[in-house]
Amino acid sequence: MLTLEKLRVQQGDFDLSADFSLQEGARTAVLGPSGAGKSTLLGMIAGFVQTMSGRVLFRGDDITHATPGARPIAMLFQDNNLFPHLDVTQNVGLGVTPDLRLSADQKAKVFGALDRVGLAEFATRKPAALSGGQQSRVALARILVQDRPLILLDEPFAALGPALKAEMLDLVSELALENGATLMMVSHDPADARRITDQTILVADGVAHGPQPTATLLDNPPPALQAYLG
Ligand SMILES: Nc1ncnc2c1ncn2[C@@H]1O[C@H](COP(=O)(O)OP(=O)(O)OP(=O)(O)O)[C@@H](O)[C@H]1O
Repeated sequence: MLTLEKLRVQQGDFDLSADFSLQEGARTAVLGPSGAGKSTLLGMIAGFVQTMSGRVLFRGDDITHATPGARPIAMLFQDNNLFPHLDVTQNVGLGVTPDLRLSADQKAKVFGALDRVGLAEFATRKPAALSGGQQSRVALARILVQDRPLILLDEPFAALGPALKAEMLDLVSELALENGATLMMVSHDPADARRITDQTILVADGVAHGPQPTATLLDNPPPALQAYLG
């Protein structure tokens, strides 16, 4: 279980609080108006954003002050964070160890992940020689080799066309299910939330609200969400 206990952050005149838990294995969308604090919420959990008060607990351990790398978290951002001078295998290998000195077992793990995302034959290509969807798959393979129980996605597929985005969402969903990982995904598209999540956190008016069933929330949106959905 991931618990955000009276967690609060302040950045200039922006204030956000969160006080809820997520069950392990849950798939959760994070929706809300632009600037409401969705990325900030993920940053608080991942340790990139300094919190002012409250605690973050995972499986009962207090990780509030742990460095990002020491948290049980793998995070995927919109731009995929691939290194242009490294090939596909190396980009994925970075998820195993930053110095890229991989043991035979670790190399096998990297190739296993590439195979799982359908990129085995692209192992020696540089990112520039891949399509947008293939680049997203590389980034996903890197998430896979990290073996973290909590996967945070910050609009990772926003730049892809609708069909490819749907395909990538389904792949993420399958991978999370296979690994028993807990998934949190920021999106601007309610259809993404409906497609792969069971529950949704609404971030609005300075509060990240506790999760509610995605369909219930989207079928009967509260005013803040209604205004945003239009
Ligand atoms: N380092 C910072 N210092 C001060 N304010 C910041 C900082 N980073 C973000 N903010 C502010 O915090 C608020 C929340 O930003 P955040 O990026 O979390 O929103 P969001 O809901 O993810 O937005 P979007 O949907 O547009 O990506 C915004 O008002 C933003 O301007």
